[in-house]
Amino acid sequence: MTAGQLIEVDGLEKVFSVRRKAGRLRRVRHEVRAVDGLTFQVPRGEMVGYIGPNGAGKSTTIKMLTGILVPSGGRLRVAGIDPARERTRLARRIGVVFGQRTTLWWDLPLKDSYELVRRMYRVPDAVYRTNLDRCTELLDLGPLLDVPVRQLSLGQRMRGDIAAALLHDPEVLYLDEPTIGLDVVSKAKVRSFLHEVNAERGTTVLLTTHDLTDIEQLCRRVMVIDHGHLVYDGGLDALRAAAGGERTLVVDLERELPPIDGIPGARTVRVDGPRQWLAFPAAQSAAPVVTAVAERYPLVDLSLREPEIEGVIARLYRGADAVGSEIGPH
Ligand SMILES: Nc1ncnc2c1ncn2[C@@H]1O[C@H](COP(=O)(O)OP(=O)(O)OP(=O)(O)O)[C@@H](O)[C@H]1O
Repeated sequence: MTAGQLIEVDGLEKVFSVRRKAGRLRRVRHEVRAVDGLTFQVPRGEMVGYIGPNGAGKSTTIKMLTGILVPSGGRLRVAGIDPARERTRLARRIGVVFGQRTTLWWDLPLKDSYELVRRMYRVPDAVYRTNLDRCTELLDLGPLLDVPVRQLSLGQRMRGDIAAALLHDPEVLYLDEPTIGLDVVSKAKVRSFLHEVNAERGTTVLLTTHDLTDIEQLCRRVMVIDHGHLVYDGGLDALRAAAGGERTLVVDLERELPPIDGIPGARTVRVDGPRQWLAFPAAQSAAPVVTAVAERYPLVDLSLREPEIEGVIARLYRGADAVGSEIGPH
């Protein structure tokens, strides 16, 4: 294993063979390349966003990382372990949360589920106590420990699931849509907890989500997958820039004036009374634009608007090939 890399994926492939109807009786075999030559590394302690459109191959990747699915090709190591070969040994070192399913026992009180997890992973008493106390405190689980899982709300159950995945002190945590369907308060609670776990324990986190606020608030690095391969791997700011996003400088002038003109690299896109909006490439610094406007116009106030990450991602998906060739791997 390369020093410091906890997850190593090299040319990973997963091909499903499916039978499709072709006419009334005939069925033909058809190959789906769910993951197609995927290469990336995640160093210990990093929290990485793993995003992509529906059917891009995210869940298939996570299933291979946990050893549930066997790759069709390529190389894969998690903490130096080949997941498909040593699934049980790996299970002690990873935690998994699938937002759409629970790993808790439906009819048992939450604390009994935790007790089962403790025995299953043979978690030493002291470790179990510390982790349970910490999770109970940070995720507000105290009043819920005696409640059967089936009586919990979605947000409560999700918090319960996240705690269950952490009781055995995993080095890696895979989260597949951990905030799906949660209300704003529950989302905030889950996010701040994940931030805390990553910062305090150095747990490596791979986070799959459709909620880009999760990524914006938690991950400095984001990997975008489409049609089974990476189309982007890097920071959020660079993603905005690479996808051709624009930033907007909103300026308030002393009075109503014709559209601001002649500012290098910027163009006026909107005028509303004394307020004007100037768009310029996201990759470019705002400073020269601000200076040029301030030198020539009676400026009262200004603010900067970042491009919405949703728009950036949508553009990236549409032009995946073009952008992918511009950006090298992380
Ligand atoms: N067991 C399977 N048999 C056949 N095809 C499969 C199987 N599992 C996944 N696929 C196909 O592989 C592709 C990738 O699916 P995957 O579930 O990994 O995508 P995803 O990125 O997780 O999507 P979503 O965001 O919708 O969860 C899809 O075309 C899917 O239909």
